[in-house]
Amino acid sequence: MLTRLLQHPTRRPPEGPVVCIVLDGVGIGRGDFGDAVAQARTPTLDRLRGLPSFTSLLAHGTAVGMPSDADMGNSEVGHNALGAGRIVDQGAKLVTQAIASGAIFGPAWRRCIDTVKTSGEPLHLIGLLSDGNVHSHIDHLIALLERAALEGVPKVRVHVLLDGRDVPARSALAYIDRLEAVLARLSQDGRDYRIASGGGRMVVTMDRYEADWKIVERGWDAHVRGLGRRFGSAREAVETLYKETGLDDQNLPAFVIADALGPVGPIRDGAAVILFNFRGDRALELTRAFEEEHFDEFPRGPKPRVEFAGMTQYDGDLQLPSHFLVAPPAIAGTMGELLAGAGVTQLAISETHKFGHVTYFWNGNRSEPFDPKREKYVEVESDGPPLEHRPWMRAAEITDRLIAELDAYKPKFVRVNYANGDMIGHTGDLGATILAVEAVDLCLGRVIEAVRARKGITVVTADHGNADQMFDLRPDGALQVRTSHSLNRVPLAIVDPRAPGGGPLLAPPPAAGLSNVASTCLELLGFLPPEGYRASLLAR
Ligand SMILES: O=C(O)[C@H](O)COP(=O)(O)O
Ligand SMILES: [Mn+2]
Ligand SMILES: [Mn+2]
Repeated sequence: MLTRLLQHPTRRPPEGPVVCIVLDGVGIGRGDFGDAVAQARTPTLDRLRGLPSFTSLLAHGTAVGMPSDADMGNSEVGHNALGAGRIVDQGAKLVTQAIASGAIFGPAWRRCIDTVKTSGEPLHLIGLLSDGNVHSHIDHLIALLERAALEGVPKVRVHVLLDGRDVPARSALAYIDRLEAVLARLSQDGRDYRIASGGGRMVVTMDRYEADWKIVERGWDAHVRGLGRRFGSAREAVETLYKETGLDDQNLPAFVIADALGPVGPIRDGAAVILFNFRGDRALELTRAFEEEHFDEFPRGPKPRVEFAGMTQYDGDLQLPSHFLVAPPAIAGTMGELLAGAGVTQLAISETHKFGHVTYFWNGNRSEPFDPKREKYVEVESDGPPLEHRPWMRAAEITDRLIAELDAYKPKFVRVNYANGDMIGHTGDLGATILAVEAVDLCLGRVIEAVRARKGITVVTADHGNADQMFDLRPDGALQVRTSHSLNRVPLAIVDPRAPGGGPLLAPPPAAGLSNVASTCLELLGFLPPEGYRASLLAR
């Protein structure tokens, strides 16, 4: 693996910057009524489709390091592939492999087991309960439960975050039933394994990029302190909350499971806690709440002294958490690192919801710049929920700032993420998602024009689909709102006013995907595609 970029013998970089625009969640759908991208009025995207430099890229499954081609893409694996220029085995795959080999039950697992065997306190497992395979997988949870039983752990408490965002909007009860059956089977020979608390992932525990610490506080109160509305079972909680609130899984309020003696699973001194999510963005804040001695993001109450482990290490720079079950994907030599080494100035910009995507995920799950003197990271503060009431989100402000920075900071390489197609797509609201795509298209046109005026090149792509498929066809023929990502390909277009036809000719290798974008950008910047990187999309 090269650690230094080499000049390309023939490619001349533009006078201005190369700007890579990620339209989060804007894939290429079937063009039907549930395809919000096709339904939207998108003069800019329409123009891009006519360029010689337009193609489509794979953004899901094995093309982005997921276990199989039945797996959707997501922001983590998509931005990892974009930034690393290679296909890296991702958390979903690494954890499954570590379970098969037994490597997952290494030193961090031992510490947890030894802790609870000594103290008599429960082993607590916290995480997203689904088979979405974006942040977690229920099979991983069950493997941990089976092993705990095998090792004679007497008490386990599971704290379940309800999904409905990477899986159907109201699917929580199916996962709860499956988990309860496992817990009942394992609760024999004196063992006592139960669900202790939970809530919808968008309002309980799984905040990211410090958008709203209240979300984590609600989780802390329910999981750790046993504070919150009490129910006899998770099924009863979900059924009642469906009826009372009309909300779907991702937004259901927190709940605590209690019996005649009170909450069944507050987390106390001497316990062990495993956060079984493998993806870091929405796991880091809870990790900090458990690990940091000095902490003032919310009042924790007395912090229990526990043995804490993550499914993996979520941040390689911050080394969070300090103990983890599975080694994270090793992603070195990302294009950001190589450009920093070559002294090329870089700007990364997005709004809060996607800020870490163009910094942390782009850099291989590292939060810090490689060279702060030549990298500028700009976060535009996001609006609060409900986002479907503001589908334009902060696209205009991001665009204003980006254009201002082209003149003020004068970066040679820019990466920007527009969150709208994805964040509004996840709400399942078709009308709002059409508006979201239109807002992005408007801003896309502004950026392309600003870059053209500064003699630069724009590369437009997306990290995975979402807005392009707003419905699923159920087996009974009925339509069901789809809140999760799609498995569709994503667009790739390059606008280079120097090229006849407005963009360079492409020669995409077979099965071209997101991992081919880094070499493409580097080549446009006048560098050779680095050794080990996947090929550039440009024709010779
Ligand atoms: O975390 C989320 O919001 C979803 O699980 C996946 O969306 P993202 O991968 O686009 O962030
Ligand atoms: Mn995304
Ligand atoms: Mn998403």
